[in-house]
Amino acid sequence: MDILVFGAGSLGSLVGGLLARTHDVTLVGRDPHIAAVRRDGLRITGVETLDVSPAATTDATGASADLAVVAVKAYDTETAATVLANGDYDAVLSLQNGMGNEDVLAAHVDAPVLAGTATCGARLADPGHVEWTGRGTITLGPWRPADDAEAAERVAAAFRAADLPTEVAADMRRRLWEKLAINAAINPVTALARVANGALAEPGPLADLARAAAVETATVARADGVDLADETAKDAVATVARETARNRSSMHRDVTRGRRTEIDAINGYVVDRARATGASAPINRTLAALIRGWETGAGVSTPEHE
Ligand SMILES: NC(=O)c1ccc[n+]([C@@H]2O[C@H](COP(=O)([O-])OP(=O)(O)OC[C@H]3O[C@@H](n4cnc5c(N)ncnc54)[C@H](O)[C@@H]3O)[C@@H](O)[C@H]2O)c1
Ligand SMILES: CC(C)(CO)[C@@H](O)C(=O)[O-]
Repeated sequence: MDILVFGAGSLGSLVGGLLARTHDVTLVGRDPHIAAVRRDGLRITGVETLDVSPAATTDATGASADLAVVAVKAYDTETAATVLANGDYDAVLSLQNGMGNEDVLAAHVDAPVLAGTATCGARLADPGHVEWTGRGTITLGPWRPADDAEAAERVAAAFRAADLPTEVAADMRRRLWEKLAINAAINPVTALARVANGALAEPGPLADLARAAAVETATVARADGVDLADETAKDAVATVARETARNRSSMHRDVTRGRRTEIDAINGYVVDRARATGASAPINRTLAALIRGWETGAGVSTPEHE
């Protein structure tokens, strides 16, 4: 399969690099990472060590491929969608966190849109070098009822052929809301309290706050027509906090590095859907206001490397 990975940062470089073992992959990103991949190839270390040589470019205008995988941060999805709209793809798959990405892609591209979640961990360590920090799996499926279920099966088969454990799911909207409940609870609370995820697995005020944010997110999901039970959201947060106890969340890492966060696509999205459906979301609104207030005051950046 011809695969273009739009957003060759941490996750995009890992997934693109692993797919490059079997498929024709083009990474789309920024220098100095892209220049290093073109010059020396891509090195993956951590869970496994491998060297691959995908094609790499900083400009995907007018490109074509069987599949475009979108792995930019949520605040860059609109730009990615605009570039992809000028190309030719049989399917477009988002592997991003947060909500709203698939709708932005669907509004721009003329191809089936697939939603996906990735539980693997990746960190761009240096130009040309990505660290694979957690093995993980990919779950993907059609986003809208009109989106082609066969496209999801084809993409999953291609991912499995490259040894990426991948499942197809028919209920991606519910799964993305469940992931959203996890991120809406863990990300801002750990970022604001500057604690590792495991702090939310211990009884105390931070665990109470995270649980309340997850339950509120589940309430908004139901108001939005998605069947997500309070217990499911609460249990998912407790499980992820326990299983990733030593990790710092992506939002915690972003704030400690002075980087823009994905707050708009996480708690901000919950607040928007609450407003649209007449539900109330005071906890998500407060968490979003605190992180957005920090972003404004901190003059955040979006640099390529730590
Ligand atoms: N890193 C992980 O382990 C991980 C795991 C699961 C999900 N995610 C999600 O995946 C998404 C990406 O996260 P990440 O950690 O890889 O972020 P990242 O910042 O490391 O990577 C994004 C990359 O996209 C590039 N980019 C953005 N706009 C571009 C453009 N117009 N042209 C070319 N390149 C462009 C940036 O330069 C950057 O290198 C996020 O939604 C994140 O929440 C990440
Ligand atoms: C699951 C998660 C909260 C674990 O740190 C991750 O999605 C993150 O950090 O954004």
